[in-house]
Amino acid sequence: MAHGVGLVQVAAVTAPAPTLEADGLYRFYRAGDEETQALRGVELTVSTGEFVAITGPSGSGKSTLLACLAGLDEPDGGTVRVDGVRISHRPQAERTALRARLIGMLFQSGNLLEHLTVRANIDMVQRLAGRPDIAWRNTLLDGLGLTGRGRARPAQLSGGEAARAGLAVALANQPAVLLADEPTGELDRRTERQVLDLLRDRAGQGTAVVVASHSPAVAVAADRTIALASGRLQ
Ligand SMILES: Nc1ncnc2c1ncn2[C@@H]1O[C@H](COP(=O)(O)OP(=O)(O)OP(=O)(O)O)[C@@H](O)[C@H]1O
Repeated sequence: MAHGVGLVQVAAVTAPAPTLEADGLYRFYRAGDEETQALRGVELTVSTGEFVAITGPSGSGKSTLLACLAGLDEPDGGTVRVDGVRISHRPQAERTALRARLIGMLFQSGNLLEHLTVRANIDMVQRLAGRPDIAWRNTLLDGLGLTGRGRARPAQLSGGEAARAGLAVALANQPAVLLADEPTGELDRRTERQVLDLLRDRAGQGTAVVVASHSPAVAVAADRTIALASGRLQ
């Protein structure tokens, strides 16, 4: 009996829990007689601490997949779970609340509200998540080399600072899952390297990181790369 319990404990330690699970995702767009099958039965499991890159040609479904994983969009079929909680097939308000609590989103641009300081951008995300945490905000600013830039507005930041501030906002709610869509598309090589190091570091701290990108550097930085073509995993 005691031996059995021990085995269960060992299994729990050696097999990381799936933080993000997409089961049989379908998404169709219809316009008149035209139908685009953007996702066709995508299965994806990402474990705690894993960094997964999603590659694929333009139009292969990367952004649609990320939007469904984030609960920004509803799949026509299939289920998305984050930390064991189903986020798909719920009213939009519930999806928004779950996203605020469980998920960080990082885009190529647009992560920062222009009229708010960097600090206020972070505070707003924390408030939406119901987790105000000044200590974590300061840890993020320090860790991302933004000490002293917290009172700046986005227009006052350099490109690299803005990229790091966008990441600070994406991590403000200490998300179980970080989803990024072409986060380094507009960055120079050095800043891209910096952002990828930070994403790797985040995965090392236990976040499941999923990045859709055309950049070979993202695939190199990831633990695992999956390729989409015409809405299917290859
Ligand atoms: N809102 C929409 N209405 C109709 N069709 C759409 C919509 N959004 C995406 N599509 C179509 O769905 C398919 C997948 O698009 P998606 O944006 O997910 O691809 P992607 O791999 O992210 O492309 P890119 O690398 O160019 O950003 C494409 O054929 C696209 O034209």
